[in-house]
Amino acid sequence: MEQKISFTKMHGLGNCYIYLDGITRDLSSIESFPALSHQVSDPYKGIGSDGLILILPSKKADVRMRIFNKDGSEAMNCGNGLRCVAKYAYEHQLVDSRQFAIETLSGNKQATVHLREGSVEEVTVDMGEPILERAQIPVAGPLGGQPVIREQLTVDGEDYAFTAVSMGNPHALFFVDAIAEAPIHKLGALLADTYPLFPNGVNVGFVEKLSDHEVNYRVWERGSGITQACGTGACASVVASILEKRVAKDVPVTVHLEGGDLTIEWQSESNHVLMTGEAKTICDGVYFQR
Ligand SMILES: N[C@@H](CCC[C@H](N)C(=O)O)C(=O)O
Repeated sequence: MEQKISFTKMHGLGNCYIYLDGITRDLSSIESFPALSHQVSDPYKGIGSDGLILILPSKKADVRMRIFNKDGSEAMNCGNGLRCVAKYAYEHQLVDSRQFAIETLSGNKQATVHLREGSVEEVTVDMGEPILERAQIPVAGPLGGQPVIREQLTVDGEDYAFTAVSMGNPHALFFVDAIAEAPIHKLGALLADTYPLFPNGVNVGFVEKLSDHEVNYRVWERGSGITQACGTGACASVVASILEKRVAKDVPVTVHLEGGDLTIEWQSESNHVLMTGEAKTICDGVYFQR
């Protein structure tokens, strides 16, 4: 049977998702969110997106976010999604102040919206503490609380080194001399979803340092493939740059992604990572699910 589902399409730096408002609408007739994510993400037979995001009531925070990748897998966190959920919640009066908390599977995140002429232009999200212990990221290997910094990996006779960081979701970061030459197709396709070293899969990121406060970053996302941007990945790229002593803590770093820029700062006092960047609405619509 056909059912009509109201949605809003939003993006942060080109990382676009279909957003369903489960606060003012009843989503109980939707049988499977993983299946719906797969359907709507299809650019030909669906709407075209990197996945599906639900905006839901929360008992622990002001609103709750759930994120499904293109392949239907549910992720614990999504940086670009958090900024868009914050914009949507503020502009639809689901919250009554410019600062509020969003519940995710990786804990509550504090969002602050920045306004221009009454609408939300940018959002800062306190992404919390990065997770650096190997077993918690998780990366397979020796047990213990050691961080994974410049660990060697040999693929098809070629040697690489990666640093692993979780921002609630796992990221492997490879530093390259020139971002245009990053082996994103080769390593992304191989490592993201089924490589035993990363038991929960991993978002595969490439970082080029440009200066002490500027990096280029590209990503192959677990469950979605290459996207124009990844907010948690941008945070992880700066954390990895600091762990590898390429940039300093307490310095705002501009991360250039394919779809635009984010400002990321890892603060020593709180040990929290702050992310600031745009959130945009593309359109509202009605999807006919068959
Ligand atoms: N694009 C997102 C991350 C989405 C989830 C990711 N693919 C995963 O499976 O961990 C972001 O902006 O952080």
